Amino acid sequence: MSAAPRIEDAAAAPDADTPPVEVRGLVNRFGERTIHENLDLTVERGEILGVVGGSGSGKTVLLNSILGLRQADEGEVLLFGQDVRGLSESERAKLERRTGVLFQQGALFSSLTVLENVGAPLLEHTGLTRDFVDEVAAMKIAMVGLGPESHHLKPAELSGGMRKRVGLARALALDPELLFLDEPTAGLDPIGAAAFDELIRRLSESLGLTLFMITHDLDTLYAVCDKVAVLADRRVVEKATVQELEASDHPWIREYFLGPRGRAAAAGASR
Ligand SMILES: Nc1ncnc2c1ncn2[C@@H]1O[C@H](COP(=O)(O)OP(=O)(O)OP(=O)(O)O)[C@@H](O)[C@H]1O
Repeated sequence: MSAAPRIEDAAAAPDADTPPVEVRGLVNRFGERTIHENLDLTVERGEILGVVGGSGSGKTVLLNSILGLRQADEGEVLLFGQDVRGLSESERAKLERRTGVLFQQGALFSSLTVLENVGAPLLEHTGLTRDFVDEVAAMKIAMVGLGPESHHLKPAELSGGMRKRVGLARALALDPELLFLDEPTAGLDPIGAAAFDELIRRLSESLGLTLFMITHDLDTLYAVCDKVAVLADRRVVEKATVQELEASDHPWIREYFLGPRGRAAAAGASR
């Protein structure tokens, strides 16, 4: 598949040396509880990064800090080299156009059709006419493997896998360079999850995307991710390939990758 034409190249002006995401010295606390302590993480351009960690290790809080949905207690988050705090409205809007997010439940508008859901960011961020918005939205829907018969369905009429695909099409609507995925395969059966993994891998390659993906799915880590960042002990304890992590002596990483599910995923990946 060839890359889709960009809506506005000027807003995207890629700076090859600047990592799309840099988190430095991040601290997040809730009352007496410290969730992150001096957490550092860099996502390189074009990288597909999986983010794993035990339940409650702070993956969602990290994502929200990066997206500016939560104000960290200390530290800084740079997106494309820009500190996300203190941006003007127009700078923030520009940054939003360079990023897409697929939330865990898809976060679709229940009263809008598939076509309208995917077109919503285009209507909000561009001056395109309704007809052109529909045309671009239809193209994005085709990119995620759904046909025109889906255009006029409402979210309640879709399967879980279709909802994820529509959420992905919407996240791609503005031709982002950087995509955040929160548990993309959660709730899908193994065949649906494998198909979604394949879709993510194919799209990221053809569109040259950088991906930050929270996941519990070991198969996804093996099938899709270039590197995996492990959240434990309130920080990123390792960022490495799955093969390197298999050799780690960190107790949580050993348990995760060398436990029965980890071994099964590794065996599946090498078949
Ligand atoms: N608004 C909040 N107020 C108080 N505590 C919070 C709040 N949001 C998150 N926490 C706490 O911060 C910790 C990290 O939560 P987070 O949702 O980031 O974990 P997670 O790694 O995404 O977990 P899971 O894999 O179960 O989704 C948890 O202990 C959670 O209870």
